[in-house]
Amino acid sequence: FCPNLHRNRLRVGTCKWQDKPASAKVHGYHGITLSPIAPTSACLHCIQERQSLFKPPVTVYDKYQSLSHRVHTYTPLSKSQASDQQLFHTTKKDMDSLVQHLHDPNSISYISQEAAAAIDELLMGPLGFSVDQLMELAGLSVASAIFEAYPVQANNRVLVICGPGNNGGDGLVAARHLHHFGYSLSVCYPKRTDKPLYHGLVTQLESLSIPFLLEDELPSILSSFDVVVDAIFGFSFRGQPRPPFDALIQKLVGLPNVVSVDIPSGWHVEEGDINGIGLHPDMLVSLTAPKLCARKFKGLHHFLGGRFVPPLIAEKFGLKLPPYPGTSQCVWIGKLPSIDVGSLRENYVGAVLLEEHLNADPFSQFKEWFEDAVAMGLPEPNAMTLATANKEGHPSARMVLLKGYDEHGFVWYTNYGSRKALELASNPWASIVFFWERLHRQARITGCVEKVSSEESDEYFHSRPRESQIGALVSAQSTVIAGRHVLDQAYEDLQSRYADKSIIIPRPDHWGGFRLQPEAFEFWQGRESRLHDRLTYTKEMAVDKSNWVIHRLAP
Ligand SMILES: NC(=O)C1=CN([C@@H]2O[C@H](COP(=O)(O)OP(=O)(O)OC[C@H]3O[C@@H](n4cnc5c(N)ncnc54)[C@H](OP(=O)(O)O)[C@@H]3O)[C@@H](O)[C@H]2O)[C@@H](O)CC1
Ligand SMILES: [K+]
Repeated sequence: FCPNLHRNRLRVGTCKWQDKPASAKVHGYHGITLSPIAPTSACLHCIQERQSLFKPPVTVYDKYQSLSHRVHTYTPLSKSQASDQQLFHTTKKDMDSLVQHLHDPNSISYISQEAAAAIDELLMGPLGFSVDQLMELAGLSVASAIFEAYPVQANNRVLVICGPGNNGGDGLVAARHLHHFGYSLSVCYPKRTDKPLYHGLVTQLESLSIPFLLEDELPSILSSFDVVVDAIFGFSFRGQPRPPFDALIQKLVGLPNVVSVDIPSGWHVEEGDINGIGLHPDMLVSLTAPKLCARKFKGLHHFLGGRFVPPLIAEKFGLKLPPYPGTSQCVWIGKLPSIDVGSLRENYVGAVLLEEHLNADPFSQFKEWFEDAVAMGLPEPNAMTLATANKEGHPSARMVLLKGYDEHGFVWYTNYGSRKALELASNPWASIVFFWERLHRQARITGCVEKVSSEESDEYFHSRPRESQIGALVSAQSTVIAGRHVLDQAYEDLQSRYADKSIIIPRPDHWGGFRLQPEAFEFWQGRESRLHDRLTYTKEMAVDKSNWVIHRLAP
């Protein structure tokens, strides 16, 4: 489950390697633990699809490789999916440590104001760093963390408020990176620092046509921003905020989606919001190591950034910090959220389905949508729910894979002794549903089902991998068996019987295809405020029964 709380659809199923159901938990943005360790292909697909949310790298332990020190990712199911993989190698030690930190935030060090200043001095003295170098990395961390927590499509307008010191400098750098990440930026920088580094940062932003707003303009327009970055004060802040920042900070109190850089501005660096009327941001990006006040942070997202701490500093200050996964510039160190299933909801925005967009022929319409799903690289676009019912009308549903479609119908293959096949034998009516989640689309098709010809089944059976052919022979689908060993033994026996690859494995009589011949289609396009587009094709009411009639249904 993702801290965003609305992206919870992690599919789980039966573990491929162990005879137990697989459960999957997503911890924050960075850690995904799958239990047992080897996930199903369904889990993998889902994770793969959600990578943009989970901050690459997504590392999945492979049962066979987790014993070695270096673990790695999974093999995607198709080459086209492989091309957009962003998977990195992470050591098992790092991954375990990351997961431990997510379970126990107290295992991370929180540092005092004095330690923060001392680390700063060490870095920029004997350790050879320059301030602009560290600021660049800090600002990049902030921008990366915002990109994860507030995706650019839904949170485009960002305001960065910069203070007079280096915290403000981090804000200027973050603004530049956020601009390049696709956000629309505005900056407010009321008390500019007269140093070449800051002049340079301002010039860079001006050259990107990023507007600089006056602090007097802010109050009336603050609510027009999706995200407001508080880069006013960092670890050198002392006392009470002086003008103009005192009023400015008060304007941010209660505003949604405030992201504080290093410290919520106005907070005591060690004690937090001592007056009780201060800023309570939704997100905090601690830099180098969280300051003591970060223990009081209650917002949704806590990230650590500033990936430059050399071991010498970590040892000298006894810092316990989580590892950064892969090439990441930030790491999520928030507390695991509790999950309120009732609050999980997706807002469907984007496409529109109007009558004039539809093909007159529903098969062509299906083809168009199916090709969109393939072009989007959706995992298993051909996965569909198949609902059948027995002759008493008791329903059952399961996922199956579409293996062909044309104007004659929709084809899948299965065991003719399975529950669905037995139900279809007594009641040939069935319904199939495709859910292409990223497109916010569903296609529902209802009709009568019949078996495909044995020639068609033969042809498909022999196109399958040899292992799957043997699997079809082994499994008396939907019957009760004494244990996994029954299948393993039968599989082994058949493997040796067909070890000679020149022997053609005969298709068993109990295995073959079904074709659903549609009587009705519904194309569903998710829309805002649950006012979805639903357009149906039916034949019953057509004067000429060969024509399809289109109706719009209320959502
Ligand atoms: N190695 C690291 O850790 C790295 C640290 N980095 C970043 O640097 C930050 C620390 O920067 P910093 O030292 O420049 O101090 P910062 O907090 O920005 O503010 C100082 C300014 O605020 C002012 N000011 C103070 N109190 C005030 C008040 N009550 N009311 C009004 N003004 C007040 C003060 O003015 P003064 O009091 O001196 O007149 C001065 O102008 C750190 O948090 C992190 O973000 C990264 O860039 C890279 C790596
Ligand atoms: K700040």
